[in-house]
Amino acid sequence: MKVNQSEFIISAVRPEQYPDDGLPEIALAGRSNVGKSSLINRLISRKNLARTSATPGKTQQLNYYKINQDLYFVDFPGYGYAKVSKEQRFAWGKMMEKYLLQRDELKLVMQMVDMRHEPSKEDKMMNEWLRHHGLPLVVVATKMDKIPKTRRAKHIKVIKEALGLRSGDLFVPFSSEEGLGKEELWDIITRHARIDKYAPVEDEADHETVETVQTAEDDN
Ligand SMILES: Nc1nc2c(ncn2[C@@H]2O[C@H](COP(=O)(O)OP(=O)(O)OP(=O)(O)O)[C@@H](O)[C@H]2O)c(=O)[nH]1
Repeated sequence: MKVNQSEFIISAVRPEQYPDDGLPEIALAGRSNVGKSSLINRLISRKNLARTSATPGKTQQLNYYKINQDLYFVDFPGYGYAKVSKEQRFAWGKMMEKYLLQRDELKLVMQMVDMRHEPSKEDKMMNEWLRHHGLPLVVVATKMDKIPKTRRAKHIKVIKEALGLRSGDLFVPFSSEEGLGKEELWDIITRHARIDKYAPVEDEADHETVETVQTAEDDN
């Protein structure tokens, strides 16, 4: 898909703050530090629209990014971050659950796992939960560039087996560093969001970023 406009919309801490224009939403879920922000930036050919950091657990709200006038990426708080209190984790769990089960605009969940490691207990639980509820799902294995080419097939097999994925299940190996998997993932996203504008994603030079941002804090 050709992305010519991307805009950070809001860090939503309450459902009333979710956009109400009815555009399709694509959620990103995964452990802290798995590479969600980096994947968004790579998909839209931007260096830093979505905030990346070496400090895990930074994303604590539902971060909405509007892509063209076509869809939203909704970046979830990373799960499995030890320094978050139990109460906080519970509250976020509830908010995520409500969003995932009740949000009509949600068209696809991208569950991200780190290709270097066997999926964690939480990855497995999340995957089971998403499938149990019949949510449209693609598993994205990130940081592929960190695995030597000769060992990638083995890592993919381990992940698929650990999650119990079958041949028809959507699975995309990805590298934000090198752009591997980008076209395949866009294809899946546009199909689920029912966007028909297929075209190669352009370089950053072509891209307009809207600077005006609104945060949850602005609202308070
Ligand atoms: N080599 C390599 N590094 C990556 C890749 N994706 C992410 N990283 C690095 O992994 C770290 C975490 O990436 P983020 O994109 O901030 O991860 P996140 O999932 O948004 O993290 P939280 O905000 O904590 O949930 C950063 O140092 C990234 O540069 C990748 O595909 N390849």
